[in-house]
Amino acid sequence: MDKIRIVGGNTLNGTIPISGAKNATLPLMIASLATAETLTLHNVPGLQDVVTLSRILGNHGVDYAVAGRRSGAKRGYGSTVKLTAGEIVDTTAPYDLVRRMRASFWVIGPLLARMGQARVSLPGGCAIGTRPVDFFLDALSSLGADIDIEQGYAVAETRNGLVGNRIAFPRVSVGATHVAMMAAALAKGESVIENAASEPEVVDVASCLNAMGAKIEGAGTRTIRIQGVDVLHGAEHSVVPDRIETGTYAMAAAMTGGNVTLTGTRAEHLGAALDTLEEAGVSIERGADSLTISRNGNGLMPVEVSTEPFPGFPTDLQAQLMALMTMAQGTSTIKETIFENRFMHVAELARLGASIRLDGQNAYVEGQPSLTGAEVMATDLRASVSLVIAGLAAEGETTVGRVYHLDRGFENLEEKLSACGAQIERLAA
Ligand SMILES: CC(=O)N[C@H]1[C@@H](OP(=O)(O)OP(=O)(O)OC[C@H]2O[C@@H](n3ccc(=O)[nH]c3=O)[C@H](O)[C@@H]2O)O[C@H](CO)[C@@H](O)[C@@H]1O
Ligand SMILES: C=C(OP(=O)(O)O)C(=O)O
Repeated sequence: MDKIRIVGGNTLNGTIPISGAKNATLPLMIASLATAETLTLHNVPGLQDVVTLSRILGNHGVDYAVAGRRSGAKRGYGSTVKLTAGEIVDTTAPYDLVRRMRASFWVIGPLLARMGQARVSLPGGCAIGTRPVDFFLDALSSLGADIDIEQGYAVAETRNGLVGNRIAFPRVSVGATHVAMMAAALAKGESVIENAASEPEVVDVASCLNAMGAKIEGAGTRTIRIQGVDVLHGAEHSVVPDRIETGTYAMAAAMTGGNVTLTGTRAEHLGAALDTLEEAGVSIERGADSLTISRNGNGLMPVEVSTEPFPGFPTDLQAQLMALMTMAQGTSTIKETIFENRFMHVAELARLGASIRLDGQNAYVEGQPSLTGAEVMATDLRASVSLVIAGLAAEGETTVGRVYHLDRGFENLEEKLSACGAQIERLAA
């Protein structure tokens, strides 16, 4: 298994181009199942999750073509993909494919809406929490689907198509909002989604569905109204920039000092994350489509943060913030409210010398003047990158194992960081 080797201590200086958002790309690719015509997506990131999903969609009959050349790409993916689900050949998403990536469960929405049936393996839990799918199933039932759980599969059917209805989520769920939007877009009549997720990725998917002929209003607020249409058609859409990648590199720059400009991104999508960095003493210059991060030799101040749905502080940046706060001048409190088990990075950060105490949903991070390199590994994507951030500032050498987690969600991580002066390389197994 590959590892990432970092020799810490260099400040980061330079420019990092931000890729398209993983968490928008995945539901956008899934939306291709809702039409027989071609959906063309631009600014698609070169990520393992994209490859995995292309295989899952291929199993349903989606023709997946990659066009264009990604600048500086080593791995040969183009950043434009064309997905054509001319004919759905299989409405089953089998366990062996779904278990590789949770978001693949979301195919249940467009498959059911277009084909009147879907049989999708339950995704099961994962390292960060149990992550049930009850909201998805309740939402599809509200739209008139019959749903059974049979031998680990959610089996959904409609005899006469889906019918619009009110869907009120008990708590905000990004995935359930995507699925409800896709299903309601092809239901008869009006649907209203209450307590909807307002994440920028939801807005991006709604705008793509609208370009495909859907009638969706209110995406980006807690109430989304959808007038169902009979069919959706092809469209061309550019994926929104990755706000989590942006926040991650902002924290890496803040951790090491120096001055880094993140290009092709949108400050307004960072929500509370930028406010938190400013509270910590980090300078942020907001450009039209860029952000410049610097610390000007200042020390890092401790912060008190709770993860929340957008526009609150994102859970997907919690591990990275924790890495940053390990070197703050005081004790930070970081509360994780979205997932019940998203603290696996704590024990690994401790291997680098961090002092963190856990108490239920709270982590108390006592800042240290320095960290020391060590061999570490993590069990999920954002936890892994938090170790990279810590390793960039730690004295000496850090190796991060299980690089496949990073490859799920960070395009050209080593290249982007080394272009700014980091000493980081991939060691092939
Ligand atoms: C591919 C993708 O976009 N993944 C993101 C998405 O995950 P995902 O969409 O899976 O996360 P959700 O927003 O659904 O999860 C929020 C909370 O709701 C709970 N829940 C969700 C559905 C359900 O049926 N029942 C239920 O109880 C979850 O267990 C969790 O505690 O949003 C998360 C929260 O911003 C991010 O961390 C993930 O990076
Ligand atoms: C948790 C994440 O992804 P997923 O929902 O695919 O597990 C993530 O992107 O941080």
